[in-house]
This record gives sequence, C-alpha cells and structure tokens, in this order.
Amino acid sequence: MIEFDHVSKLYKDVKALDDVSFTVEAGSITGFLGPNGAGKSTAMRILVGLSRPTSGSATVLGRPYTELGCPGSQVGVLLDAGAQHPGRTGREILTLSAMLLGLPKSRVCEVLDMVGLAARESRRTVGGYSLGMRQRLGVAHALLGRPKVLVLDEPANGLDPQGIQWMRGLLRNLADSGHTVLLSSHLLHEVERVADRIVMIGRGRVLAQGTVDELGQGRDLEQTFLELTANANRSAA
Ligand SMILES: Nc1ncnc2c1ncn2[C@@H]1O[C@H](COP(=O)(O)OP(=O)(O)OP(=O)(O)O)[C@@H](O)[C@H]1O
Repeated sequence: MIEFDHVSKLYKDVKALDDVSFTVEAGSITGFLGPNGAGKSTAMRILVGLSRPTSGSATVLGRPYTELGCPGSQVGVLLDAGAQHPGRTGREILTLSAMLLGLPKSRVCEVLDMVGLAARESRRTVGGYSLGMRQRLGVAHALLGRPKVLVLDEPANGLDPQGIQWMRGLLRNLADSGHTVLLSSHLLHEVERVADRIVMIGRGRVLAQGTVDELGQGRDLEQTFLELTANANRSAA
C-alpha cells in the first residue's frame, strides 16, 4: 500500500505539490495523471525518499521508504529510464544490482526474460539502446528484487504498440497477484485500459480521484482530463 498524507512541496517560490492526499491499495493499479509540470515526478521522488516533503508524509507499506529494511526488495522503482549508465551493458547493470540485493545471477536472466530483452541485446551497452529498450531494462531493474510495490514514472514512454500491450499485461498480472502499482503516464487511453483507479493532479493539487467511471460519468478519460486541467488553469489565472 502507498499513502500520501497532505504532502506539500515548495521549491523556493514554486509550489510543486499542494496538500496532496491519496492511497494506492494492494492488488490495484493507480494511474497518476497530470499535465507537464503538475507534480507527478515530485510526488514519486518524495515517495521513494529522493526528495523531502515540505510538509505531510508519504509512506510505502506503512513506513517512509527510507525506513524500510532492504527497500530494493520491497519497492521497485522506475523514475527515469534515461538515467542508466550508457557505458554499461543492460546485463551488467542488472547483475550489479542483483549482487547488492543478494540475489543469484539467475534472477537477472529471469527479469530479462520477463521484459523481453534478448540475450544479445542485454550484452550491448545501454548507450546504444532505443528508448523502448531502456524502458524495458528499467522495468527489469524495478522487478529484480521481487518487490510487492511498483512505482513507475512513464514506463510506457517510447514503447511500440507491442511493447505497450506487453506492459499492460505485465502490470495487470502483477496487480492481480497482489502487487501495488503506481503508474504515471501521459498515455490517457492506455491508462484508461489498465488502471483500476485514477489520481489526477494539476498545478500540484489533486483535481480528482476515483475509478475511470467515477471520474468520467460517461465521458472518456481524455475529455475529463482536458476539462479538469483547463478548470485548474483558469482558477489559478
Ligand atoms: N528540483 C527542482 N527545483 C525547482 N523546481 C522544481 C524541481 N523539480 C521540479 N520542479 C518544479 O516542480 C513542478 C512539478 O514538476 P514535476 O517534474 O514534478 O512535474 P511532472 O508532473 O512530473 O511533469 P512532467 O509530466 O513534465 O514530467 C514544476 O513546476 C517544476 O518546474
């Protein structure tokens, strides 16, 4: 379970998050939506201890991330697929992390298989990977320690249609087997298909949350998103 409890974050005069509260239950996928600059990455970074909230708290499995024992085996995180070392091979990156987590090398082969990165590709340096391949590697990295919670920032970005279909199946299977998934994305139609619940933010504030049906009341997610974010911009102007 993931819980944001009245989280605010100020960067000097920028209010990146403003009193954000929501919960992601185990066994479900929550789509975290908002326009560019809405505060999604800031919230995820706070959740995994990379940034401190100005006020409020964010917890995973009932505790702040930094207080979890061996967080890598409890929470799988993909925040920036482009951040992987370009000079290392995909396999090296996973093997190093597996060693740190005390996992056998066989787990590296398992996750490479799960994300569909072929043995030949895994032996190439990441600098030569396409964005879609980096995303697959990032998901493999997040899954390595068999975590029960996944925090994924735009994991489908750069994936081809087959990759998006694969990602949908993977996340659905994980949620159905009891995992907690927080997924940010700009791919509204995709989120509509895969998410159990939606949290929509704009200008750092939660604009709406609930199931797609609760939010849309007959409209599709894109229409709801455009209306709510336009309203938020009007009230801020
Ligand atoms: N380190 C930082 N210093 C100053 N301001 C920041 C910092 N990180 C984020 N911000 C600001 O906080 C706000 C929220 O940014 P954030 O990256 O969380 O948005 P986002 O919803 O993830 O956007 P995108 O969809 O473009 O990735 C923006 O106004 C951004 O400029």
